[in-house]
Amino acid sequence: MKVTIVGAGNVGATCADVISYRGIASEVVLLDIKEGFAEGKALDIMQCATNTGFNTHVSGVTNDYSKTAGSDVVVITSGIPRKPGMTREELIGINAGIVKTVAENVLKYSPDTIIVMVSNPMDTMTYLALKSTGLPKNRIIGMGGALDSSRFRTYLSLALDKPANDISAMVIGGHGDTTMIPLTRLVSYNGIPVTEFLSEDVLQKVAADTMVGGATLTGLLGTSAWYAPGASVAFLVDSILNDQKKMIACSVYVDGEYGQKDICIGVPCIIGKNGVEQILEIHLNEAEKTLFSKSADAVRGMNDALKSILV
Ligand SMILES: NC(=O)C1=CN([C@@H]2O[C@H](COP(=O)(O)OP(=O)(O)OC[C@H]3O[C@@H](n4cnc5c(N)ncnc54)[C@H](O)[C@@H]3O)[C@@H](O)[C@H]2O)C=CC1
Ligand SMILES: O=C([O-])CC(=O)C(=O)O
Repeated sequence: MKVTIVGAGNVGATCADVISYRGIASEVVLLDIKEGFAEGKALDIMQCATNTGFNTHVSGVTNDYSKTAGSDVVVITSGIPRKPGMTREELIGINAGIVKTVAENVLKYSPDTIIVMVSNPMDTMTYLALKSTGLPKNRIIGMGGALDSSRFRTYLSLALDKPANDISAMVIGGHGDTTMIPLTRLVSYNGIPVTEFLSEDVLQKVAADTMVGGATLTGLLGTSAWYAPGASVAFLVDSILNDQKKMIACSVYVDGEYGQKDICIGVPCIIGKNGVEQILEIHLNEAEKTLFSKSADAVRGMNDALKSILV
């Protein structure tokens, strides 16, 4: 199985690294516009093979899409990351043009591929790729919920002082500081409602920390995060390539689900070899429905901004 990652920067290279050492794909191609950059990252990752014991072939190319031909999955991480104090939404002006061109180039050589969108503002970039390429909606998946849910589980694990893997929790809605919705009502610790162990105040603090999880890291690092984002993309790619049919919150095109139409937004999905195989419509209470509808309005507002950017 072949995976191309466009953008060999922090997130792209980390994703290539995790895909390789976990043996998720047999071939990974990194592509970047910076001369020699992807080649260097690929060689560095390949030189881990004997010490970490993997056989994935990793190569790098400078803007040569012919080398990406026949990719089963293409991950798009090209574009600029935010700096401290910025929102993801502020990246739209530069990233929209990059993402549109990249998605079109990718499809020239891999017409049957599934695209995983990472570049921010991710929900809008997913929508843009869908509209500009005309790909069927099951083949464009925005990665955000896997990461946000992982952050949610990390903060829950710290509050509970229990392993994150024993905690089940999910974040839906937009992938933005104010648009994501950590579903505190549904959190469980090994099947036991977490309200048995945590007060509502603590749960609300965990939810608030989760929502600004990316901004917190950007403040600490000076640029946005990459280890958890790269691992989250690899987790999603694994479910596609190995047809795992995992339930993962992803930004996908909704056509009536959750009362919304014509946007890409985070909802629980079954992810397998066909990409988005099912959107699960879980019951939301009135408060959650209100939050989802506000989140959808904000995402729709960003999509509208594309019209003036891409004239
Ligand atoms: N959806 C999510 O959960 C997450 C999204 N992100 C987003 O992912 C993007 C990448 O972040 P980082 O890897 O940290 O940035 P980075 O700056 O380390 O890497 C971006 C790379 O894209 C390359 N690039 C720019 N234009 C290109 C083009 N036209 N073709 C090919 N390559 C091109 C750059 O040369 C650079 O190497 C940002 O937009 C960031 O906001 C980051 C983390 C999580
Ligand atoms: O925070 C950012 O800008 C990058 C991102 O989407 C994340 O780490 O969640």
